Amino acid sequence: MPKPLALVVDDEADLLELIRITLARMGVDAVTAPTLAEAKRQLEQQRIDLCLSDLNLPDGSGLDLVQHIAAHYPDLPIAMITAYGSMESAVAAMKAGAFDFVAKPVDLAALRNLVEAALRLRGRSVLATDAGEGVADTPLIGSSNVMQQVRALIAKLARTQAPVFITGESGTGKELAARLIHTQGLHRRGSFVPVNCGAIPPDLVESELFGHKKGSFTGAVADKPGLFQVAAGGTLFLDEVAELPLPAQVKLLRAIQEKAVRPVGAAREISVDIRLISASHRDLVREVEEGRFRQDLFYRINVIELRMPALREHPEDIPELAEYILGRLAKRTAGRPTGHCPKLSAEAVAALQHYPFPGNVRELENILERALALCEGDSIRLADLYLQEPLSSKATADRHEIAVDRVPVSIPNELSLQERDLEAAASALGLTSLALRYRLKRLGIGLGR
Ligand SMILES: Nc1ncnc2c1ncn2[C@@H]1O[C@H](COP(=O)(O)OP(=O)(O)OP(=O)(O)O)[C@@H](O)[C@H]1O
Repeated sequence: MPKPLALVVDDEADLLELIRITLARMGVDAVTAPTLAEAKRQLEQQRIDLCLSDLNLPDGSGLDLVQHIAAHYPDLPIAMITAYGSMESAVAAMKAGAFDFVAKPVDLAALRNLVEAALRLRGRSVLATDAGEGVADTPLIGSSNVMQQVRALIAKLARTQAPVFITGESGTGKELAARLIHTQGLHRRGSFVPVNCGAIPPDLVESELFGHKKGSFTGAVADKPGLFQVAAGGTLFLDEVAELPLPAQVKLLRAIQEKAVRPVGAAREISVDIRLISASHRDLVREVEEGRFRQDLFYRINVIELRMPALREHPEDIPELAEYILGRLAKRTAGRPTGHCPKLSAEAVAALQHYPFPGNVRELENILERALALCEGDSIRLADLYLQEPLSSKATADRHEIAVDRVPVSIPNELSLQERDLEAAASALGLTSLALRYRLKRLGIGLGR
């Protein structure tokens, strides 16, 4: 099999040579072009597997080349070589379709990671017709236009390395979407490492993300790799990224820009190749305006935004989602013959389609799980759903309230919480007891008085 062939477009002879040698060591041949015009000629003449281009070329911009390749060679990955500090152009190039960038002075480890990822991408485009490629465990259900658009964008995002920021209310499937980008993408052979940024104590964020050396602080009894290292070669999913304290945001920005991390107490940085996906249910633009989130970091993580719609925006998907969820739950339920799954009555389906679902698909899962436990016979009736009107849409949009759905109290009336326990449970969940009481009521759980 012939070696992969790269086209390197730059007018600096020294840099061209350095890249050529690095590629040769990786078993990749390279042809070079000092200008945009020459690059286009080379592309016509041979089958190129990967293109690396400077942003500033004597006869035009590297962005023109990105657009030319997107139009004529849509399967060809192109990465940009950017001047130090010109992150904005790197971001613009990725928005235009470049799959990644490497900053000057070129770090060879970062360059090697990038080339490996590009070649995997190339390999994948050859394999794309293989049955079963890119199939994730849990599919994203929904035939509505909006869900079809989400699926199409996920497939597109899987083919780039650009950092993706997923927005959407709690329970809309942000993590599921991130997993799909991972399983369909270049880093799918690596691990998918989800991190709930809000759950890490502020003083441990740095060591959790970047690792630490033994003895670097009290309690650091051994060297410990950070989540960036754990995710190397795979995808790091920073959920609730808006909850990161400002000092950690500075470090994260540096890690993204340098594609390298420095463990706490370590003398040197380690280069890491990860796909970064982040998410938040908060409005990050507002967080930036109010000084809680760094604008430069926002700009870096939000190269491409994927918005997960609230369930009430696509109620037409509710019957399909409900059927899928019931099927999955029925399989898990002991004692139920496999393949046997109660169906929702027409009245129950209609009620679900009119329910506002402040907790989105996760809430639908909870409602159905409870209904499945309560229903008798083959049909889930309206009464089995225990749907209640939310107090107010604002209060129910609070994620903490939704988080209560995860408390193991899904069967109503089995649990009788005393007032004291209620206080303790509420404080453990970071809720007011009023909010917890409200959620329990909505779940139909008695408070024992
Ligand atoms: N379109 C969908 N099809 C099938 N399952 C879905 C869909 N959307 C969400 N789910 C399911 O709903 C549950 C909640 O999804 P997920 O955890 O991805 O939401 P999230 O937006 O990350 O929530 P949070 O912000 O609270 O972390 C999961 O069990 C997920 O599999």
